[in-house]
Amino acid sequence: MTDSGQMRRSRWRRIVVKLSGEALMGELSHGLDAPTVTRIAADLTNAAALGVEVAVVVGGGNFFRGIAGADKGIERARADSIGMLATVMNALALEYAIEKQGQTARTLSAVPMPSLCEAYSRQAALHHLGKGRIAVLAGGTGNPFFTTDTGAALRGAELSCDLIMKATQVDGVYSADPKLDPTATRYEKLTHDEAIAKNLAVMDTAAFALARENRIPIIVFSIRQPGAISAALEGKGKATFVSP
Ligand SMILES: Nc1ncnc2c1ncn2[C@@H]1O[C@H](COP(=O)(O)OP(=O)(O)OP(=O)(O)O)[C@@H](O)[C@H]1O
Ligand SMILES: O=c1ccn([C@@H]2O[C@H](COP(=O)(O)O)[C@@H](O)[C@H]2O)c(=O)[nH]1
Repeated sequence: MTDSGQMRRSRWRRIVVKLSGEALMGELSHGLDAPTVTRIAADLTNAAALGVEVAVVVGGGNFFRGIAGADKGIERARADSIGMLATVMNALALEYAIEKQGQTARTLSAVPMPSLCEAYSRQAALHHLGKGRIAVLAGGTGNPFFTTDTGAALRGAELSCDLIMKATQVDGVYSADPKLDPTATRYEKLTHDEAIAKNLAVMDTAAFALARENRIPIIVFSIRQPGAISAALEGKGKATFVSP
C-alpha cells in the first residue's frame, strides 16, 4: 500500500522519469505539440495509477539548449539560464495536461519563480509524492553547466527513487548514436561502468556517474508510442536496462 492509500501493482516504489524536451514537440520542429503533451500526460497518469510515486524531470531541448546559445555567442552561463527557463515552460504545460487527465500534479522549480510554481525542495517534493501527486521538476539542477539528465540523476538520488526512466527519442542505448550511425547496435543490458567507459552519449557522464554512485538502475526507452512508460515499468517493449 502507498502513502496515498493506493495498492502498488509495480515492483517499483518511486521513480524519476527524465522526459526530453524534444519528446514534447511531436513532429513539430520546436515547441509544444498539444496532442503529444496530452498523450505523455496520460502515460504518466497511467504509471501513477500503478501505485508508483512519479517524479518527472523535464528537459528543454524543444526550446533552447545552452550549448547552442553559447555557439551563437551568448555567454554560457546566461545561455544555460535561458535553457533552464525553457524547462519551466515545458513543466507548466505538462502539469496542466496531467491535471486535465484527473491526476493531481505540482511543478517544483529549482529556479524559484513564486508567481508561477513552487520552488523545489526535497521536503516539498517528498510531500507531494506521498500524497500521490506527480511532481514535475523544472529547472534541472538550478545551476548552469549542467543538464536535465544530471538533474534527473540528482533528484533520483535525493528523493530515494529506485529507478530512473530516461524517456527519449530512441529505443535504448546503442553502440553509437543511432541517429548518426545506422550500423549502431542496441544493448539489452549494460552496467553504468560500461556506459561511461564506452562514452555512450544517450545520457551525460555526470548523470551515469551519479546513478552509479547511488546504485540506481536506469531504463532507456522510446517515448514515441502511447503507453511507453507503463510498458517500460512492467518490463515490456524495447529498452536498455542499465544496472550496477
Ligand atoms: N549511444 C547512444 N545510444 C542511444 N542514443 C544516443 C547515443 N549517443 C547519442 N544518442 C542520442 O542521445 C539522444 C538522447 O538525448 P535526448 O534526446 O533525450 O536529449 P536530451 O538532451 O536529454 O533532452 P532534450 O531534448 O530536452 O535536450 C538520442 O535521441 C540519441 O540521438
Ligand atoms: O541543471 C541544468 C539543467 C539544464 N540547464 C540548461 O537547460 C537546457 C535544457 O536542458 P536539457 O537537459 O538540454 O534538455 C540545457 O541545455 C542547459 O542549457 C542548465 O543550465 N542546468
